Amino acid sequence: MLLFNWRILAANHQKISSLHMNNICCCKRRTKGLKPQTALGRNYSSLPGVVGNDIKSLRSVINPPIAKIRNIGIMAHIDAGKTTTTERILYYSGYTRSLGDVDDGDTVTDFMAQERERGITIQSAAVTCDWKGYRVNLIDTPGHVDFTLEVERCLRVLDGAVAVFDASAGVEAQTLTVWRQADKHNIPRICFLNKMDKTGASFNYAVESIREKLKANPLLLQLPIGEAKTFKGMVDVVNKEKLLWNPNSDDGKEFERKPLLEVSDPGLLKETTEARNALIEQVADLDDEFADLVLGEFSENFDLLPAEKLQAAIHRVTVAQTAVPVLCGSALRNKGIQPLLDAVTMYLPSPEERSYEFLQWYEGDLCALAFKVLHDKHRGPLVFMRIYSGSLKPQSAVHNINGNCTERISRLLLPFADQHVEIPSLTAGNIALTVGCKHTATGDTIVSSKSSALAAAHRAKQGGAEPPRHNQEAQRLLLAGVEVPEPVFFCTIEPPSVAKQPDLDHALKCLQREDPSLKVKLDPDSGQVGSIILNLRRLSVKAFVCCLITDTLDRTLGDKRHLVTVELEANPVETSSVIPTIEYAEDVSEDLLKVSREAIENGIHGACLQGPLLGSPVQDVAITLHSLSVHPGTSTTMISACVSRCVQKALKKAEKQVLEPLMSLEVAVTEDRLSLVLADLAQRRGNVQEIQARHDNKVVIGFVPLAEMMGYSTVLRTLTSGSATFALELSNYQPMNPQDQQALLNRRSGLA
Ligand SMILES: Nc1nc2c(ncn2[C@@H]2O[C@H](COP(=O)(O)OP(=O)(O)OP(=O)(O)O)[C@@H](O)[C@H]2O)c(=O)[nH]1
Repeated sequence: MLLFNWRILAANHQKISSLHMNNICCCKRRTKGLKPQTALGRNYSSLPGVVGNDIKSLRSVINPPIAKIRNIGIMAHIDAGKTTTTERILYYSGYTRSLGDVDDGDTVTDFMAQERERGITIQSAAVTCDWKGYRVNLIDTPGHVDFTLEVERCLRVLDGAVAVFDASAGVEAQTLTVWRQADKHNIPRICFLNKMDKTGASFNYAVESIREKLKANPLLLQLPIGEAKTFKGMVDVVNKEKLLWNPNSDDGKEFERKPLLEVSDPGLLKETTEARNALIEQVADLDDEFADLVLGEFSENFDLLPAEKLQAAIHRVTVAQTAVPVLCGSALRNKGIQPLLDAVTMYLPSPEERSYEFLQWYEGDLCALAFKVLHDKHRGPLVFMRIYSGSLKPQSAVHNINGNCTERISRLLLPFADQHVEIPSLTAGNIALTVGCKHTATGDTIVSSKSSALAAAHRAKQGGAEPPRHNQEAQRLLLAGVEVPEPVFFCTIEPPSVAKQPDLDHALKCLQREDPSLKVKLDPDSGQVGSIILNLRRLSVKAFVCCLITDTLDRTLGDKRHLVTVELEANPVETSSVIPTIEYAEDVSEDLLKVSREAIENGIHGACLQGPLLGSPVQDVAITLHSLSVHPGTSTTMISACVSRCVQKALKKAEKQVLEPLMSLEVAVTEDRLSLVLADLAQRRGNVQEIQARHDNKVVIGFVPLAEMMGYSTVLRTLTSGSATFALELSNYQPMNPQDQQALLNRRSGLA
């Protein structure tokens, strides 16, 4: 089945006692001037620093001091080079023996078959590597516009991020979205201006766009030596050194770091000294401790200021998010990755530098967040967890607060993309991959036991934490949830035969655990076994005229009579929400409400979720219950059914209008293809607001109904020979015009 094929992961677990791992997948490769490699794909080296099979000796490697952990995400616009950068990081840190190439489809992080085919990063793979004594957990976040929720989910567990830019394009549409998400989660960032070798690459343009579009404060820690074809390396502004890569080196492992000298590089030295002085002033403006130092001891001569003092101050302002260090390079040409890794360990924070209020409530007990669930055909669900406090061990029971259930972790693994190393324990600050959790879904909070959760809840209460929603103690302890946007697409799927129904149910369950944005419900009208609606599209119905309706349900089941009479009214309200406002008239008896309020509200919610037009949810509606009489012995199900039917009648009578999702759209396109893009948008009922000039490109900004955007990426690729990019975001719901609405209703009823 298609859904299963998506998620089949050949996760290959390896006990730590045998440290050489071979990927079983066979990849077709062109070597592109890089080192030739074996036909059996990637070889993985053993964990650096680990000798022999003694698990005890591995503990220091597996659980490094928390100050030496960096949980880092790589975020960017599509095609900026995240995967290539990640591959280089893994190669230089010794975890892969050859360089993967996205163009050949054999990278470590793009490990799903579909990603390999499409050449884009869909699912974030968490990858662990070490760099100069630091443990770097890399999360490769997808940059494609369709997967923004996936990006947000990963951002939550990061302590820092590297934003990768295409230096020829500067800040692109999707970078803005991801940058805003990183702001929301307070994630300190470093900018890496990639593709400095590409025609049109411009360091200054890219820095300016960071300043202007992201409203960020860039700290230029490097200056490029050459640009586009002449790009050779960069200057380290902090240390006043030049970094040059050997043009004959295959893999960029070797490069020269030389101090800039007056005799050999007078021009570059002058430029670098000016850049360093400007950097010192910029940092001093943001950091009082550094300002005191600079104004005191070093005010006469900034050259005497030690690099370590400047680096420490850059670390502080980066962590405080008052500035972002900027570095440059070319991942594809193997230049600039090692200094980027140095900057990650030097400037981005360790887990203990991040402040998480909830940590105090656990007092060192386990608290972890399940941030990703994958389904392995053989081993069942694999859950990626970020450990915030305490430790995880295999063969242990844990408690899932969201699911209110106990889970058993059978195995604990360190994730190396599709290769996983089994380990005996993992402590706070780390990212673990667990096997055995059967109910945990993405976004769940995991603690050691129910009593530990209650003890933490008690401490939180004493500490005066925010009162929980729904008045449940456990709610206090949930780590920040992913904000799941309202579904905007519907699709109905059915199994090819009744025999396949259990497979389909299982696949949908798995997908829902992986992706909370996927809503699944059974279509009650179809009557077929398991016709299922993937509730991804919403068309809302607006009630304009208030309607008062009375309804009676009188049914005898067995020897029991169920009799309900209800009178209610539907009115329009401006809430922009599909959750109906519910009010009760004063005449409705309090005693009756006490026992039947839940049944009444279930009936109202049910009716509003399946509106009278197209079965779509109803937005902006208030229901007022005027009277209710219930015959003794009537079941609550009958009360719900009667209320639901009455609401449906009221909505049927009301004047209605179909609302459709309106998307805000940004398309970056070269000038010669602009008219093609505009003509196409006009056919899609697009409303262009403005056309901006951005470097050599034009950027079209406007709105377009979602219904018109099916297959847009393919059409845009064809129209522009793949040179254009676009970003699409839900803006709001707008009323359809009467002709379009009628055409839609006719289509749905089979009249057209
Ligand atoms: N010229 C040049 N091309 C690069 C560089 N880095 C990556 N590329 C190319 O840019 C394209 C996209 O690279 P990826 O690494 O897949 O980019 P990505 O950001 O992971 O893309 P998504 O997975 O789609 O989000 C590929 O064709 C790379 O070969 C670079 O430094 N210079």
